[in-house]
Amino acid sequence: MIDVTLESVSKRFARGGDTAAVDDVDITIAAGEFFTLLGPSGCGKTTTLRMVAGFYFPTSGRIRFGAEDVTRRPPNKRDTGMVFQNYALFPHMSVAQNVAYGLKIRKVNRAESRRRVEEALAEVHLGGYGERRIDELSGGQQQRVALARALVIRPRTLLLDEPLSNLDAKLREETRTEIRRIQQEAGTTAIYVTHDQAEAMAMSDRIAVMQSGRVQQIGAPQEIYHQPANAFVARFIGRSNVLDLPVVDATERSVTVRLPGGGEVAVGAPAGHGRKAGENALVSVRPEHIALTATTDPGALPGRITEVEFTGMATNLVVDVAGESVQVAAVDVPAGIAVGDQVGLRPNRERMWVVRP
Ligand SMILES: Nc1ncnc2c1ncn2[C@@H]1O[C@H](COP(=O)(O)OP(=O)(O)OP(=O)(O)O)[C@@H](O)[C@H]1O
Repeated sequence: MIDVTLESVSKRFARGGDTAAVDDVDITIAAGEFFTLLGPSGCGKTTTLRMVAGFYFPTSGRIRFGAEDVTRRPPNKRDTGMVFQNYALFPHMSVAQNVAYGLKIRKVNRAESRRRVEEALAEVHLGGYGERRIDELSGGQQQRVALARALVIRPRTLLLDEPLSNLDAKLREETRTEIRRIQQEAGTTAIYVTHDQAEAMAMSDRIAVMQSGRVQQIGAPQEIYHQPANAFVARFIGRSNVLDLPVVDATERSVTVRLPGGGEVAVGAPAGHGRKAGENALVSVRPEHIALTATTDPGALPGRITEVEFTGMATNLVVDVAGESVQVAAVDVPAGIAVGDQVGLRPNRERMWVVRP
């Protein structure tokens, strides 16, 4: 178990033009933590992970495992276990031979190797599968073999790059719970790459949200969900309304804004938000934090429904409020609700949050 530190890490590729794939990234991952790099395609998360693994060296900056500087150390000298999207198993070898591979390279004796392979297979719930061929296994089972192969060497860090991408939706959910359980039991520091925000939320102790090579926010899932740092994070994590509203008054940790259709509300803001009366502020509020009421409700914002979509768990509505399209997700809606209906909206002020542009 070891902490991993990235200090001002940047990566420019020779054929990458002027833009850095990873741009001045600072991250400290605690020993035993499950840490996720999350962001849209091309944001630099795989490049960041590959620098931790040693497949790429940074153009500038430092990477440390504990106190050791590993910035320019080759991958096989870092003690990391890797799990990839495509499993990267050896198809002509048995399950046990695949798992034993790293031990063979490390010249672990045969009896010890057999014992550790059995232990690793039991840990991923594949006890008794040692003699099977890889192509006799399902995708989910293959991914668990890959996990056992990574863990059997008792790595200091476990690095996972979109390991669930090739699995169907239900298996993804089962396997993500498994990976989390196995990581906790092994106590290994894990760095996980995904573009799937639900997966990141469900698995991680902390998440770094990345865009265009830069870290936009680092925090626990709840923090990133309820207090997004900027409009990008608010929209990328779940769905969010980001409303541009006039500021009436502001203090250190709160901004009072005028709502579309009337009314003023004081909402939470990060320290150093810098908003002042007379300017505008961006305010994030999630669709599930807006309640649907009647137009006769005195404190409610009056609006007109422009879209209705039933998804089973909730009904997603788009409501026009004084020219702003507001998304609402309601668990329970009146029967027969339809486009054109007049409704009242009550955003939960406790859940509104000022974000940076
Ligand atoms: N070997 C390379 N040579 C040149 N450019 C590269 C190389 N690898 C990645 N890039 C560029 O660096 C940027 C970041 O890529 P990276 O693969 O890290 O993103 P990502 O967030 O992991 O995306 P994805 O989810 O699609 O894998 C992209 O603009 C990509 O085109």
